[in-house]
Amino acid sequence: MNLPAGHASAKTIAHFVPKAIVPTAEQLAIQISPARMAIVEANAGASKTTVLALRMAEAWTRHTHPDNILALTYTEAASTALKAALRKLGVAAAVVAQFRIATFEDFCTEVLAEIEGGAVPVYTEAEQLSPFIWQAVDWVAEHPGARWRSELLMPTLGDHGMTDAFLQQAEVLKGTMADLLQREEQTVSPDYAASIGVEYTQLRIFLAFEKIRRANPEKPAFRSRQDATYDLACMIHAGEALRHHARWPRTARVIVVDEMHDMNQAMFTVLQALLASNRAFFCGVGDIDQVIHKAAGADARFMRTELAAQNTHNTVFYPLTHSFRFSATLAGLAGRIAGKPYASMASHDTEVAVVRYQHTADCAQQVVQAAQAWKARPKAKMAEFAVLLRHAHQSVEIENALIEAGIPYTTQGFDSYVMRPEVLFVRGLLAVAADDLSSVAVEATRREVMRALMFFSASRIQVEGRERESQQDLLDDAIRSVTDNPLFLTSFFENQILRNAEPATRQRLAAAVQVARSHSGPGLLQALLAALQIQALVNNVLVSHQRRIEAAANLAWLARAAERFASPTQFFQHLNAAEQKQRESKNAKAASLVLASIASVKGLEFDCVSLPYLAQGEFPAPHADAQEELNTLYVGITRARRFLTLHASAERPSEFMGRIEKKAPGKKAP
Ligand SMILES: Nc1ncnc2c1ncn2[C@@H]1O[C@H](COP(=O)(O)OP(=O)(O)OP(=O)(O)O)[C@@H](O)[C@H]1O
Repeated sequence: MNLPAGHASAKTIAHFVPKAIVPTAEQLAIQISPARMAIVEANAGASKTTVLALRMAEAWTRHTHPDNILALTYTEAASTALKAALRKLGVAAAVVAQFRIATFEDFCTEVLAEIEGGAVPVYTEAEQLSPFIWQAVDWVAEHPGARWRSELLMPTLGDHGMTDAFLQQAEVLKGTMADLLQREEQTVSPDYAASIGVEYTQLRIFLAFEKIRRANPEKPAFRSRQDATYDLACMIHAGEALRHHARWPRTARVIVVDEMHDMNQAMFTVLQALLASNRAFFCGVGDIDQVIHKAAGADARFMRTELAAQNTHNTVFYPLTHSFRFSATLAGLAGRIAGKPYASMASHDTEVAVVRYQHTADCAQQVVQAAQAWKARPKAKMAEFAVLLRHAHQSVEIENALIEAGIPYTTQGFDSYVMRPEVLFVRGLLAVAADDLSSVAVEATRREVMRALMFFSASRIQVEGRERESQQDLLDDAIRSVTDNPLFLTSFFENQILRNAEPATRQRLAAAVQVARSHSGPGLLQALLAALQIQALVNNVLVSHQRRIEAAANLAWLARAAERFASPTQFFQHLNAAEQKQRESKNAKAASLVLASIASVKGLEFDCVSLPYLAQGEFPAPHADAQEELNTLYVGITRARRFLTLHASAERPSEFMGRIEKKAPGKKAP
């Protein structure tokens, strides 16, 4: 293809002239590319999302109706980033709203809702899915089959680890569609299971689970994460015609995909069907070093080879050589982390600073100071300051420090720590001890506190004369009466939760409330958690191994936060006030800084980024996939435009520090 050599000559061809940026020759080549299939693989910040926006705006300027321009992403954040890029280029908000921009999952959900005549319940928590998994286990146990009965390694009831293993396996099987693509006429045997990389029993349970989920072929009983994409991909694979469904595009002229590095077989199947039923120009962009969803079957081959192999149109690969987001200092660091060349054309400077902290509380204070320094800058927007965390539990100390300093914040990728189930449970116990649920000001939170008390106590509600009613209905009723009259909490706790809990749990709960009533001085939460024998309690109700680790970490960090309070009542009031502050911040988003998980901001950018807790055991996360941890670090640091501060433990620095500090960055934080 003949690319316009200079920027001026290309400008004459392009119909859309953006505001805010002057496209380079590389960008213009993509904006006006005549190629039916275009792929761009480039570094973070090298304007991949921007060129997709340019391509969409170009088509719109050439009179393609926005409804016929379809953009698909893997995450919600990427959809947000694409809309922001379109706005930045000068496309009016009203037009942006008309483009069809969605995650693959949302797009597929919408198409399926039309086919199935309504929405399907979505269960994302292991606790919600667990009963169906055990139903599947029972089914396999009752139908072991004659030939490979001895090969079955059936889990025993209560083996919570098996639920995790199952969900991980199911995610891979659905993302890769391995069974569907490879089984054909084969029998499900141990050899076959091994050939697709699954243990035989696991495969049998998976197939039974799917039968339960899809007992009604017209409409599944429920869906979990990414199931809409999988279900639609299965329909496409089975040859079902989607053309006559109104929500399935038939007149799309432009189809673009952001984050193509995260594409798996199910998404690719949907994409191929879209390309087959539309005479559209396609452009996909990605960066292999940003893959943090390998567990869902993400595979770079779809972007690199598969698309070209499966389509008759010539696929043109375009370069985007330079980062515009940050200058050479940060580009150098990103290049070291990802082990690849990294050039920059940013017209602004980016300062990178590494600061050491002694204790985690110092780290939180450093973040507060950085936020205050940012706030003091003329015209600084607080929403442009992001604190990016590897784990949600790390927010406990930072949230408290921000509240104390009077700095509003919003959270992204996780709830504020005061709203996490295990913290709501502690708040419930403190409310019972103080006989004061009314201090929890928001009614919705009172309800959540009640649910958490019931959930962690694994108790039941018994009401004379209402034995036939479901636990759900009885709980809803109880919640209603207690939220209306918070003084009923203590009697509800004593007469229902305590009375109907298992004897061992009852003793622990009673002991914990006693601690909360009588404790004074430091060590409150440790004493309360010890009385609860919290690990056993958590293990009893939380099915997911990952959730148990998270709950333990949240409570450990909460215990540290509780140290500053002289009495349980003060601590209880602090948690309630923290929630109140959080709500006020949410209503003043523009004035609030962003406290987010790294995973939730993939595709977004901020003027100023702080990355706290670079410490052993925190980041990289122990037992996690080493490459994905490195990719997560890469995603985190490449969100910054002008300032990046890395906060590293002085005593136990993260294993990443060697790579980060190969060349001393030198400059100071703002
Ligand atoms: N020609 C240009 N001149 C100046 N700034 C530009 C130019 N092109 C893009 N930018 C800016 O560079 C920044 C990064 O662009 P963009 O978000 O599109 O990168 P990306 O490759 O999609 O990043 P990521 O990999 O993190 O998703 C944005 O602020 C964008 O507006």
